[in-house]
Amino acid sequence: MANESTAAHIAAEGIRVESDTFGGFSTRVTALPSLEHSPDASGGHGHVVFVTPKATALGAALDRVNADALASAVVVPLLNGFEHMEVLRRRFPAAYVTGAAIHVGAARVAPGHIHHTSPYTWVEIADSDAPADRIAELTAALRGTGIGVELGASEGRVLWEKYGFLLPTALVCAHSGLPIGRARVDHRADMLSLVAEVTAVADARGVPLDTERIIAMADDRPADTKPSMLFDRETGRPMELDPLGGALLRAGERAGVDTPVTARMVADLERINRAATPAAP
Ligand SMILES: NC(=O)C1=CN([C@@H]2O[C@H](COP(=O)(O)OP(=O)(O)OC[C@H]3O[C@@H](n4cnc5c(N)ncnc54)[C@H](OP(=O)(O)O)[C@@H]3O)[C@@H](O)[C@H]2O)C=CC1
Ligand SMILES: CC(C)(CO)C(=O)C(=O)O
Repeated sequence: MANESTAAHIAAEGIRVESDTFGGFSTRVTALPSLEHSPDASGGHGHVVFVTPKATALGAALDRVNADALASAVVVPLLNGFEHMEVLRRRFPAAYVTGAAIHVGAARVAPGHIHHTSPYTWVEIADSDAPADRIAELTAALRGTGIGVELGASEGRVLWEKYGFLLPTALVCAHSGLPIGRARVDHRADMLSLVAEVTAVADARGVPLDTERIIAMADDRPADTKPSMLFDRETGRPMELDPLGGALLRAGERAGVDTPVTARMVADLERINRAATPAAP
């Protein structure tokens, strides 16, 4: 599923991938701009649906899918953040919406053309009420392609462990305009404050995070790692500021936890976002 022009491009040319890990290849796939009916006789019941737009485009992307066509599909969102889970559950009440997080660096450089930039690629799939045999089938299919899969943690843990690492690194890199290797040294105080804020909010929500582990993850990432938020800033695309940063401000306010460094960085980046992506007339 893709928007009209990308779906037409992929249907004609396939998807092109360049990756140090997986090599360079093109693959032909069916691509459609909308899904009205189940694509096969299963009535949607056997399907797995990965949800992968930016959070800023989630509503528009979901409008392309008739919920009846998904029926009891297993829906696996790979977005960063946590607020999308409720949106998906409301849209697809009969589906098994399953918490997940992906650890990868990848950039869509043109329609249907992906650069996979990280030496790592793994997915965490949270415990859910999805039938175990369908999750086992999905896990085997992913592992069969060389993508790592981790299972067995709660939804809150899977989403917040990724988010607890992602938000501080994304904000500090996008704010400074630097990849992680420089940002974690030159802007360390901000990064540590952001980690403290996100872990305090997670704690208040009953998902204690290991602060030292998050900092170690940020320190271990290859120095040239660019969070997708930095890539978006560099290419003048809308950054996921409200779905990632705004979400922490909302959750912090509800939990009575102060998040001043997140608030400052989100406000600065919102000004940059508005200048780079002026609202449509
Ligand atoms: N990039 C990364 O390394 C990582 C990203 N993430 C998370 O994954 C999510 C996706 O990010 P990312 O892959 O970087 O985003 P991209 O912008 O690279 O890709 C999003 C895709 O969604 C498509 N899309 C946008 N709007 C619509 C729409 N209305 N209908 C159908 N398709 C649409 C875009 O189509 P088109 O090609 O036509 O523009 C594009 O191919 C985000 O939540 C991000 O935080 C998580 C881990 C790593
Ligand atoms: C930081 C990174 C590249 C790590 O996987 C990421 O998840 C993102 O930018 O969305």
